Amino acid sequence: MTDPHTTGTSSHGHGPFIAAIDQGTTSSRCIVFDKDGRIVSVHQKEHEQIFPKPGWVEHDAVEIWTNVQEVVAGALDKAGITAADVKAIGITNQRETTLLWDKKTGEPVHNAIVWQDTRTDALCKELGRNVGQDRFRRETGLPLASYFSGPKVRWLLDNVEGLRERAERGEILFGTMDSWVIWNLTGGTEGGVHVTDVTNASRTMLMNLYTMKWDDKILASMEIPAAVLPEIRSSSEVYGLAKGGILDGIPVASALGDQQAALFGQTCFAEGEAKSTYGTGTFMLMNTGETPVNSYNGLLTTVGYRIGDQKAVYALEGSIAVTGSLVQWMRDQMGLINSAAEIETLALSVEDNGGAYFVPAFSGLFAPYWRSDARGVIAGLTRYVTKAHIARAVLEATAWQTREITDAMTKDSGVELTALKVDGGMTSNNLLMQTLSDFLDAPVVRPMVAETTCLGAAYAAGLAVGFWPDTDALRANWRRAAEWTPRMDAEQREREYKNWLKAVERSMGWLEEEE
Ligand SMILES: Nc1ncnc2c1ncn2[C@@H]1O[C@H](COP(=O)(O)OP(=O)(O)O)[C@@H](O)[C@H]1O
Ligand SMILES: O=P(O)(O)OC[C@H](O)CO
Repeated sequence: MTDPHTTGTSSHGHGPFIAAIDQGTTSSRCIVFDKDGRIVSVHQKEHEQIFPKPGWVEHDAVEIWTNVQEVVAGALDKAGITAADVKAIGITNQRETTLLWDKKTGEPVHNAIVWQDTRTDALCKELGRNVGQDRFRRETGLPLASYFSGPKVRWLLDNVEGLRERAERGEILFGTMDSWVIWNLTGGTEGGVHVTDVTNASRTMLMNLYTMKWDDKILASMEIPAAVLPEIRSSSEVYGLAKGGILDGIPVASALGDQQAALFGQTCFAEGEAKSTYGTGTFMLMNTGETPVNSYNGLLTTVGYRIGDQKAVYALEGSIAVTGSLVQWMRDQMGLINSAAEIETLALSVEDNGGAYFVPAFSGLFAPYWRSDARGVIAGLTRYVTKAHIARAVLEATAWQTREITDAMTKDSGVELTALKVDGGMTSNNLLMQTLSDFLDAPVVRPMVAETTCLGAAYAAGLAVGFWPDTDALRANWRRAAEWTPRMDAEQREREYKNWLKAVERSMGWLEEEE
């Protein structure tokens, strides 16, 4: 699980290049890009997933920082270049995952609490009762849910002994993974900069979506001292120079949450353009222009990106907690497959799902339901069902959940889906992509560079240092690599969609209030 994995070097000529670091949920990777936005080298390393209790998910932030340094060195080595060839570094990251660390020693006070972790459910319910659901959604664009960072910070302050006092004395720093990586890259205890960008800040539930500043009233209601917070900056600007280490002296010039980075990498710069990224979870974002669009159908309002001192661009987001991680679960916990790719072979060994529907509500249900009381179910089981049918149901779960999001997106934005741009690790699964096109009844297109998350971070960093002149130059790099078109009979689609929705209902209400 922790073996480093490198791919591809090529003869893309001589630099300069941009290096992007993607600190993801499953792994950290570094990709070196050339001026045409082509991949020169990749180095990637998985980190441990820590599950201390049902519903809890943690990461060791020190392991992550060690891996980040290793993948950077690996990617430069593989490309046959040194830091002198790198014009800027871009950062992108799993969002919401929350870390508090000691400013003086640089040591985390606790493992990072990962976005999927549900330990703050009860706290969120309490905040909802005391402060009101709408209050948070109005200012931050987010429903009160354990997914977001604010409640996780509060949990740490309440549960790590003596931490609140230390935080109030200004000894503790909070950050999502972008802040942690940038702080360490720029010197750590030796003057590291403590910043985050607007996209990551928009996922904390602590930033006001309209002013782009930390919201004092929300901080007060969450009982979080302002002293722990990083400075909110744009997504594309030089935050500081890397200090020490292999990248010493190179500008750190972008930060975007990974899903916003993918929106950027897919060059969705115009209002109405959307992408969906299939990784550990799945996240569909639609660019909605310079004003936030409220959702009435269970989507999030979030910041898409902000380039330097230009106006921020907003997005609507449909977040699905469990997609690729369900495939991992089939591999690691169930032992039904040996590799993620094997799920396709297994699923293809049968014609259909044999009547089984798998609702992977492992962290409750995210969009469009936001039900923390839901838990996973497999519905429709009979003696007929084999592991191959379950494999098929696993893939279909991702496609049906996307269908629910696209339906909500159309209702909220008024934009009909004409084609879906996709990316992420799961898009190498052809059966899944065909199923997706069938269930959406729309073409699904994948670009030449499927690593759009890193590409987006590289683009934003490159813009900040003048490596690329403007977003039009980036658009010119987008090329289609693959397309799937619908082949499913409409009646069958609607019949199966109804079954899916019935299965979803059965996943809800599993947890009682006091649990
Ligand atoms: N061929 C495949 N079929 C289905 N799922 C896959 C396949 N290859 C990878 N995955 C899943 O995709 C995820 C990895 O994708 P990636 O984009 O690297 O994720 P992340 O950025 O969230 O770490 C894993 O959860 C893995 O189970
Ligand atoms: O690391 P990923 O690609 O699973 O993305 C995680 C998301 O940012 C969570 O909001």
